[in-house]
Amino acid sequence: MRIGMGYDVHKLVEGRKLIVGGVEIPHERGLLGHSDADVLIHAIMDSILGAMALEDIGKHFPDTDNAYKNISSMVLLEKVYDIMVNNGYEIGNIDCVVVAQRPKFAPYIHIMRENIGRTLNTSIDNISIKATTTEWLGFEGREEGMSAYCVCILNKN
Ligand SMILES: Nc1ccn([C@@H]2O[C@H](COP(=O)(O)O)[C@@H](O)[C@H]2O)c(=O)n1
Ligand SMILES: C[C@@]1(CO)OP(=O)(O)OP(=O)(O)OC[C@H]1O
Repeated sequence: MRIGMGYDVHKLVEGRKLIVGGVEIPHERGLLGHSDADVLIHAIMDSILGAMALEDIGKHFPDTDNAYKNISSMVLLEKVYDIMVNNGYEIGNIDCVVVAQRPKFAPYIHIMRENIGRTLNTSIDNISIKATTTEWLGFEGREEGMSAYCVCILNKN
């Protein structure tokens, strides 16, 4: 059994879609990045790679590579899943927190868990996603950006 953690931050800007957990969420601004900037999926991928001591998504999918420009982070998650399987692991469980003052993510959490569970070939019961505000404190509270944390357990097949 191996444990991994992931953390990511993206800036909120006008003129971008807000995509979190593979779901497009109606909002007046979106997250900025080379990819679709899905901060939650990025934290999940880094936790899985971290559990295997295989560095991070910046190493596997460099933001200098045009192949990843505006790519869906769910496509990158499929690639991380393949790396995990090729190294002989399966998901034990994943537990995440997305930090955002607005909008409310609660209505979208179930579909996020379904999407992620399907992509990682594991039960929705193994995928936990929570959301929190920071009570208007810090960069998330000022709505300058969003962050996400993830821990995962991987089991050897
Ligand atoms: N972006 C967010 C933030 C929070 N929630 C949900 O609201 C509840 C209250 O949040 P607090 O930060 O005030 O504790 C929390 O339990 C979350 O489920 C949300 O949906 N989206
Ligand atoms: C995902 C990648 C690759 O498109 O780009 P970004 O969307 O900028 O995200 P970041 O969290 O900086 O992680 C690594 C990148 O290489």
